[in-house]
Amino acid sequence: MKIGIGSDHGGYELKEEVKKYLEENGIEYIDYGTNSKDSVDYPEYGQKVAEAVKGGECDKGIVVCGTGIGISISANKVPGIRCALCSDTYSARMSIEHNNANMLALGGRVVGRDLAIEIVSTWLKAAFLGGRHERRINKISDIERKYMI
Ligand SMILES: O=C(CO)[C@H](O)[C@H](O)COP(=O)(O)O
Repeated sequence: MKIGIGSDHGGYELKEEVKKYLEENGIEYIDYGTNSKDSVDYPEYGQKVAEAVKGGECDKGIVVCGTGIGISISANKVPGIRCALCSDTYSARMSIEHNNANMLALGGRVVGRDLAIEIVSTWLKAAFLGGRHERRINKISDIERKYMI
């Protein structure tokens, strides 16, 4: 399992904490930046990680900006990406069990380090339940196809 990880400046510190957690747990990752707290634009990092997941370079993605909102919206513009913005462990688990999310977004200015790590850990351990949820995910793909040029 390889995780793509990225953030803007607002998520940089939390991204570094998530990287430490992944390292401590022997989980491989690729860091797509940013590499400092200098101001950058979150769509670039949401797109980079989403394209790495979409292209198969990474199995899943974790992105962080100040709120997690802008970077999740950006990632979700890439067809096939289901990026879930989570601030609690229940949503993190459900985003996999029901929505088969392939990316997780966190708000670096919203959740503290310990909660964020619990969210990441819960999200990585969860498994998609399939069944009726598969049908609904297929309907999300149908929406994407309708608007493809
Ligand atoms: O949360 C975000 C997007 O949803 C960004 O991290 C935030 O907008 C950056 O703000 P600023 O440039 O004021 O640091």
